[in-house]
Amino acid sequence: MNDANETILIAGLGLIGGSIALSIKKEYPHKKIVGYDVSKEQMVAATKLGIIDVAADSFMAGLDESSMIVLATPVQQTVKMLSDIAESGIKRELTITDVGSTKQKVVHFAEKTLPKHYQFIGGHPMAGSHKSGVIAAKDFLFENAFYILTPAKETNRQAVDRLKDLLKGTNAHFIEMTPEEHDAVTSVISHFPHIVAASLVHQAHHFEEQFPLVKRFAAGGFRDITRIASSNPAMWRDILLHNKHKILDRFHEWKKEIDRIEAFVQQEDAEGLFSYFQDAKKYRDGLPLRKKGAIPAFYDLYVDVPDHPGVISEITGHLASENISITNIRIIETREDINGILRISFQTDDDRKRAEICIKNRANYDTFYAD
Ligand SMILES: NC(=O)C1=CN([C@@H]2O[C@H](COP(=O)(O)OP(=O)(O)OC[C@H]3O[C@@H](n4cnc5c(N)ncnc54)[C@H](O)[C@@H]3O)[C@@H](O)[C@H]2O)C=CC1
Ligand SMILES: O=C(O)C(=O)Cc1ccc(O)cc1
Repeated sequence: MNDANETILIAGLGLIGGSIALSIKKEYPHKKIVGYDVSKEQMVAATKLGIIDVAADSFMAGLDESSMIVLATPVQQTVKMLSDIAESGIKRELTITDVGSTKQKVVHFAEKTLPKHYQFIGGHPMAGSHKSGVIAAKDFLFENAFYILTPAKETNRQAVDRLKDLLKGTNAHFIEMTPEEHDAVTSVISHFPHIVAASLVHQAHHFEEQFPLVKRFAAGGFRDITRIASSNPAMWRDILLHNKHKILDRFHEWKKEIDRIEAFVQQEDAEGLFSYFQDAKKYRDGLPLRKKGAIPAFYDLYVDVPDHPGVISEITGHLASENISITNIRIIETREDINGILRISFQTDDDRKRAEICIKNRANYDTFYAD
């Protein structure tokens, strides 16, 4: 259905723009990918890594030669680019999509400003990480993740199908929603948790003035729950500005939630506290695994290992002997006399499964997943 030789412009060559480019190239090697980014550094890196075929001199120059446009910048910039596209005067049909984490403002702006011969489909791949920049791009980033599409009111079906076809190499599960539904759901499972993570980091930072050891002890659970606070601040600033009303609702509900557990602590209500944690555990344990489409950020394997210095090289040696690549390895808990926990991250679930078997067979250490 897609024209094999068409030209696609990707504007914003970061983690997501780069990953989209790679997944298109994987499926359609003959399509030409033109890239544009305000950062020369990102454009040079994207060209050197072969993520784009050619770097455009300007957004307009890239637009001039493309029929399909992917906007992959922070969402405030996405709106500005839509405005540039609306004023471009290009007469032929253009299909435009974005990858932003918010949808209402973007889609409504597109509906209001774009001429009728341009087709706009809002998009949001529900996968990523706290890393930014094209260097972190991966062709499998969106594998098995949900990819939400929010077509504009007058977008035709052919354009939606054309886009899904173009993005086939993502191996994501496409799901259509209204922009309103999208922004409500993401406010609770993504935007608000980000605020909580950042606020916990601030709390620890303030505490450090009084207890300098805080930093050294901030490991394990604290690092896990605050990982996303290491994301790109410009991206998150824009998300909060775009989804203000839904996020304000979440603040309101969350303050009530915090008051509820604070009261259990205040009243030393053992039963209340137990049920609070038990109910949360039950709901959390019942969440679908990433395979079925929850946000797949990492494929981590935890290994119970004896706490001695040679253990990392022992494990990496076993994995290397079976050609299993790892992206990260770290001891996340070590105390004398007890086992440490080694966290090994992999690029794919398949690598993680192979590693699990390899470690069991060759080293006989216990392994587990924490997702
Ligand atoms: N990071 C994540 O996990 C996810 C991010 N998103 C969304 O994807 C979009 C991009 O995010 P990332 O790739 O993570 O960020 P990133 O920081 O890795 O890349 C964004 C790129 O946009 C460029 N840029 C900024 N303004 C520009 C402009 N006016 N013209 C051209 N380029 C411009 C930046 O120089 C940067 O290279 C955001 O809208 C974000 O909300 C969606 C899903 C997941
Ligand atoms: O790193 C993570 O776990 C994420 O949640 C990444 C992410 C960030 C923004 C999105 O809109 C979607 C996914």
